[in-house]
Amino acid sequence: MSPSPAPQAPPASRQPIVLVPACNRMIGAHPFHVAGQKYVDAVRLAGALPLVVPSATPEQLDALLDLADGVLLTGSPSNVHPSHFGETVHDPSLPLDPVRDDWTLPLIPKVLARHMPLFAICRGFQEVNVALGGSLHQAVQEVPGQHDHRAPADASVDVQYGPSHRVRVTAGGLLERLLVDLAEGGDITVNSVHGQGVKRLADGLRVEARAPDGLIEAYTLEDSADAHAGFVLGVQWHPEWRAADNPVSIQLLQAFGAACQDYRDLHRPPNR
Ligand SMILES: N[C@@H](CCC(=O)NCCCC(=O)O)C(=O)O
Repeated sequence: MSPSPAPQAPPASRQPIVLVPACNRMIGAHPFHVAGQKYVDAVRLAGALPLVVPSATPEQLDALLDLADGVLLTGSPSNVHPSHFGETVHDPSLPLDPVRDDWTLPLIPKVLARHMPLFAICRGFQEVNVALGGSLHQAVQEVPGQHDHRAPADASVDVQYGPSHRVRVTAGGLLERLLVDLAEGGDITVNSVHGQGVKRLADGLRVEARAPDGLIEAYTLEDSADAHAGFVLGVQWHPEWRAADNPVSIQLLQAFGAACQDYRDLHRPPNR
């Protein structure tokens, strides 16, 4: 029997489009919109076309989402402004990005209302929790009983983004389903590059993984499986880091890409 042909990548005109909201940073004296290349590359690895979006007004959100088949929220050195969960800034030396907050926080409920696939990484993971009414620890390492989840400041980037700790995947959840054969004894090993973390999980989110100190490391939306083409996932770690070399990252990105493709096929007729 002849081997079955390898699956063909769809032509670019049929590839799903994934919005990647940019961060805002000064480069010299000038403000720039920036998106880390590793996130853009991860969208490509998922089989989708990345579309980095600088910012938007509330009136523009629906028009932007009309273009999209998925959203990837990136990590960032900046923190979500704590006023969005009723607190004042704990450490004024840490960066904020109010321009990003101002449009991604209202964007997130709209993405979910459209049942659009959403992959939220690190800051993005924290952002979704806040957008849905949850709160954050502003300094996880200062909370009694919690570990320090920050990367060592003086280490090389390979060490900073290298394997850090194990997380226990929730039995019977989305992650367990996506990571068939990859979670050894229910655990995977992840990197860890964050000072903040989920304090109160927003209503409607369900824990998908925890660190050994109990910190929430992944969530999905309750009852999301069918409505969201099977993919609403937030992770506190960085699957985009050297994603092509990491079987867990590949599996997550392929599942995200497949969900975006399903969304596209369902919502966009062939000639659009
Ligand atoms: N600032 C928040 C979020 C941490 C985060 O997203 N880190 C990523 C750093 C840059 C990158 O790799 O894109 C926190 O400290 O918790």
